[in-house]
Amino acid sequence: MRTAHRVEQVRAAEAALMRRLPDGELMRRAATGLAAVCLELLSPAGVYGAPVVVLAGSGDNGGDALFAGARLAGRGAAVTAVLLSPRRTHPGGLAALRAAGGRVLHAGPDDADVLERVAVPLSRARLVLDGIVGIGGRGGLRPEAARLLPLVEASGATVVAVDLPSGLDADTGRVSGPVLRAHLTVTFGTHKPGLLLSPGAGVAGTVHLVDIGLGPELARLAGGPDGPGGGPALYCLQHADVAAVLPVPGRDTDKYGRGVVGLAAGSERYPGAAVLAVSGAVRSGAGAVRYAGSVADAVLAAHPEVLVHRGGPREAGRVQAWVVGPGLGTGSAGEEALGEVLASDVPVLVDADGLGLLAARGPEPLYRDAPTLFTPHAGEAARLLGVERAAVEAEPLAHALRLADAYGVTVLLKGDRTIITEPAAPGGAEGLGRAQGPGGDGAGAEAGRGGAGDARERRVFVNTTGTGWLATAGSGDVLAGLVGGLLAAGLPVVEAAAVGAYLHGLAGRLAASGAPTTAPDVARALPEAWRQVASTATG
Ligand SMILES: NC(=O)C1=CN([C@@H]2O[C@H](COP(=O)(O)OP(=O)(O)OC[C@H]3O[C@@H](n4cnc5c(N)ncnc54)[C@H](O)[C@@H]3O)[C@@H](O)[C@H]2O)[C@@H](O)CC1
Ligand SMILES: Nc1ncnc2c1ncn2[C@@H]1O[C@H](COP(=O)(O)OP(=O)(O)O)[C@@H](O)[C@H]1O
Ligand SMILES: [K+]
Repeated sequence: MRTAHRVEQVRAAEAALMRRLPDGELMRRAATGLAAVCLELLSPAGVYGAPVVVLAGSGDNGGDALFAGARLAGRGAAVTAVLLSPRRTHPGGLAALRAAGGRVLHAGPDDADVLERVAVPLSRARLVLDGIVGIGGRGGLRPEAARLLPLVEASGATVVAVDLPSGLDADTGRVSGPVLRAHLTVTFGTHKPGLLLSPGAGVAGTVHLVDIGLGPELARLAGGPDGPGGGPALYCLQHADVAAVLPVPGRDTDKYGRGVVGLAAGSERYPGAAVLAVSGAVRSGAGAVRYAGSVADAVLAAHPEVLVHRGGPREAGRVQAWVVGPGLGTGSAGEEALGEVLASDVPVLVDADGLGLLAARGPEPLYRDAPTLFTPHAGEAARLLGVERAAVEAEPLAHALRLADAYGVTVLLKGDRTIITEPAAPGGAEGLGRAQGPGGDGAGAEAGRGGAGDARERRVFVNTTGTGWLATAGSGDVLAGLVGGLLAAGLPVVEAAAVGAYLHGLAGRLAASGAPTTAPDVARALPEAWRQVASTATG
């Protein structure tokens, strides 16, 4: 499991660790890891004489970059440091760089002809280290740093962000002004949420984590009564985590024991959505799929194994979870089907037109005893919250949390980095918190009145397996069926959502393999995605 922590958690862990270590030890570890990555990047074309530019701001982020630059200079690279606040540069880092033979240019707000001076080293650079600002940054980059961005971009150099791309908000991934786009980010101690979430992930490039010994401190803080506390701000599943929870039938399992998932989907106008949702459900690990609705013939033609009912969900027979919404239509038939499904006592996944129908009613908690999961894309989330789509895209995590609180549901917010979040725990930070588990939807609605946006006591997952090729019509329907089937198979709601997003993203990659793909192909690739994941558990 990869995890990410908020800045206040990182600071508290660093402070605790620093009390036990010699002065400067943490920065030494960070700079050593950073320099090792840079040397690897430079090695193929040779380190000796390689032109490198270090952009150094006024804080410890600049210190990391300067110490790493000193190591590169010590290996023969031609390093130029560009100081954005010459009077406030990290003294130890600057001294080390000078001692190793690095060149220094001043580029502060009061320095004249800065652009002319830095233009030549930047145009020659093979590697640029961005040590302008790290977790101490606020807002987009300041003008004295922002004016260098066009030169860096024009240089064609590989840009390595130190800890995080300068100008990116570490906690949210928000980009609120100029930001230096990186090919690679070398981050220290733990991932920062902004590196994994959109839109930040899009400017961070590949993220490389350097272990500086923070792990045990972060774990101690998570369990302790003082400081920012709480577990990781974000969890990011890996193959082994998914393999550990995939439902596997035992010797005595029958099809009903594996779970039956019901789908209330499709309409004369959108029969394909029902077929696609079913195509995900039949490959989800559930033992059987029931379909209730008006396009049973289309479903049967594509999937003869499905149990169909040509009426409403209430009369369709027993299921362990319902999916409602894909292609359902927003007329009275859709409204009725949604009402029947929500009145059931099993977990319910609401997607597409089901969400449209709920958005029309406005935000209000869904008081259900069983868990409810919403699977909106940004546009649907915006309608459910009554905000602009752009606002959701700029800060998806905050909006996923708001949505979970406003409706008292678990949320899977689709996008290039899909977010899954539980509703707030009852009583906010002091409440039962994560131990509450995924079943507390109704209680979450209570907490939502107080603590919107407080992610401390609930698990939030981000999925990184996707690919832009998944942005193809109907791929969301496949996901809905898949996650519904995982719910029916007995996975807790937040796990079903996170595991479903993981397999769906991987299937998207396998189906696309670098070329356009279709929703049916994504569904067909699900078994291979499952096999690849499962093989990590069996060796
Ligand atoms: N605290 C620690 O123990 C460690 C910190 N490390 C490094 O230290 C960094 C944090 O250092 P600091 O707390 O000094 O903070 P930063 O170096 O991230 O930034 C603070 C400085 O940047 C300036 N600044 C803030 N916003 C800006 C903006 N929008 N545009 C331009 N300049 C801006 C501020 O005036 C301030 O002087 C981490 O990101 C990491 O790189 C690592 O060395 C590991 C150990
Ligand atoms: N740029 C992207 N990178 C990765 N995944 C994406 C991207 N864009 C969309 N997706 C994924 O594709 C799916 C699209 O779902 P959705 O928007 O509901 O489409 P539809 O309504 O056509 O089924 C979601 O799983 C989403 O996370
Ligand atoms: K940086």
